[in-house]
Amino acid sequence: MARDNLRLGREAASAHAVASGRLPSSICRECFYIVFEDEIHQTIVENNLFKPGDRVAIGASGGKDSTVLAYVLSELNHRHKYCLDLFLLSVDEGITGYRDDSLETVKRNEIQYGLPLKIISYKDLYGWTMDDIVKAIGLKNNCTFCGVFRRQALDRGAALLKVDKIVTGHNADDIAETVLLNILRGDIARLSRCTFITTGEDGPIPRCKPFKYTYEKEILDYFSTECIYSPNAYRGFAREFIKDLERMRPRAILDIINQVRILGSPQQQGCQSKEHKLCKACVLLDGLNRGLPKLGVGRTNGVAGGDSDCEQQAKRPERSRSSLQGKHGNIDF
Ligand SMILES: Nc1ncnc2c1ncn2[C@@H]1O[C@H](COP(=O)(O)OP(=O)(O)OP(=O)(O)O)[C@@H](O)[C@H]1O
Repeated sequence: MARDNLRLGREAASAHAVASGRLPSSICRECFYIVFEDEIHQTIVENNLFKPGDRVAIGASGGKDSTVLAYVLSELNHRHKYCLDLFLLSVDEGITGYRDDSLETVKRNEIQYGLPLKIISYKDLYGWTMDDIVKAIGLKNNCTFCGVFRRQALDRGAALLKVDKIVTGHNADDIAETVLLNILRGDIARLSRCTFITTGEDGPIPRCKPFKYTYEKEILDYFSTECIYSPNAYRGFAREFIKDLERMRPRAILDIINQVRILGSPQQQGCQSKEHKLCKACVLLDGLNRGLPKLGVGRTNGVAGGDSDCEQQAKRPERSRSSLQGKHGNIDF
């Protein structure tokens, strides 16, 4: 089937799903699965996401997107002989009643899909759980800590697994939301890179998003798991707006992504602690440990941008020590 037909099929399915909440009668469930999996395969092939022998960590949150990603990727790996070594990598942020539940899903996926699972926790890495952080900072800015720490935790978990790539379940709706957020925030550097299917190629472990062109509606096997600490996250407004646009014109989501043209090469800033520039995770952790949890929330001058690890990161031996060591809604990878 030609790619255009696949896309037409998807859009008909998506439009109908939006209107009725069900698959259209013109496409049966079996065909929808085939179309869906073929689309992901084509995205992987056309964008050269992997090469044979790659070790790949699937960022597994236990949510619908990463669960579907783990399943589809392990299926395609067998079917099309990608020759990948796949792993599930989960970050336990320490959110009682949310992440502990979703980690149970990941543990089931480990058995169902036969993929080795590595769980890495904020408590072990930073000495703080998100429950502790929310007690210290309140609900308003906690997503900043969660997003920055999670990004770094995924990198550190991936380094322990010695993988070549991290894949995440970010879908087209997520990316369109991020585009709008970056426009609203006037963040040109992030705007120019947030639609890349692969990021961090100049860093130690690149990340890619095989669901870049996949609408959230298409990701069938889903769970209802909003993070309990992010009900007011700014991203929620962009999400609602995108849902309104989608109701009027399903393709609006992909159009938003495609509108972004590179506005100059983004500066990939890493943590340059030798030059006294610290990564965002280190600045946030320092603030927590010094009893100044709001330090580093918002834009920070002299901060290396949170895109990479800081050499000084290490587990904090005691909370009172004043030394430098070491979004939810969604993380902008
Ligand atoms: N705690 C986590 N551990 C590992 N990977 C994560 C974690 N949280 C998010 N990710 C990765 O980032 C992607 C996008 O994050 P997002 O916050 O949208 O996830 P989610 O809504 O919790 O779950 P999902 O996207 O899987 O439905 C996820 O699909 C997953 O690949």
